[in-house]
Amino acid sequence: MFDPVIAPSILSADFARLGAEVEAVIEAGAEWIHFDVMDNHYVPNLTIGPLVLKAIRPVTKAPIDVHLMVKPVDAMIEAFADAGADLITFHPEASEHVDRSLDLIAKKGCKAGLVLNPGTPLGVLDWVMDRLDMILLMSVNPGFGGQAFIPSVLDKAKAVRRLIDDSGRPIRLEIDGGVKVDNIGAIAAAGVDTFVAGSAIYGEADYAAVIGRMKAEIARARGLAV
Ligand SMILES: O=C(CO)[C@H](O)[C@H](O)COP(=O)(O)O
Repeated sequence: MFDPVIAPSILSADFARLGAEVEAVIEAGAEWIHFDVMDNHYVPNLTIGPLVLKAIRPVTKAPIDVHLMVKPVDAMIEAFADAGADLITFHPEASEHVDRSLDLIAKKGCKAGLVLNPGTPLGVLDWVMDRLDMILLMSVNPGFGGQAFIPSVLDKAKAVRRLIDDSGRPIRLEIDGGVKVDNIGAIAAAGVDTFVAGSAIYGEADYAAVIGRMKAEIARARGLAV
């Protein structure tokens, strides 16, 4: 199992001060930045593009985890890789050719992942496990921050953890949507190692305090002293 990563979603940051908001969560103990890209086509919302990634890239050395909620995906893979993404994930149903899109991410020098919505079956992972660096489970329907965690995703996470362990491959398991201090321990116990949280972090005045509480809950779930 990988060391845990907290990846604040900048969807809930103050966009008027985006660079400072990125710096602040990394200084507060987060390991990655999660960058949500929505196109008002694949999902019913419109957010930020490669120009914004390029602008914040110099602000931090932390890995930037780009979650593409766009259709089609391939042109955006190229644009976000060129703008400085470290990891790029996309939804299989948004790509005409999943294997080709994964290959494109790898060729651009980024880590690659697939995103499964709450209703997406695990069969989409068949035949591509060897191409994946990460599997992202959505624990809300994609499109908006601040939604409630869907509890059935805990069983799904356990099933994906078994698939990853059986594959013997170094694949991270990430979760996104409704992650809070009071459910992150159960999520970690289900086998998740990478935790996206937007409103739970950016909605608090003290980022270090909330990230510290999340890390303590993860450590407790992993049976480590806190
Ligand atoms: O991808 C997303 C929505 O599509 C967001 O990353 C996610 O919902 C995080 O926000 P919150 O932690 O507030 O639920």
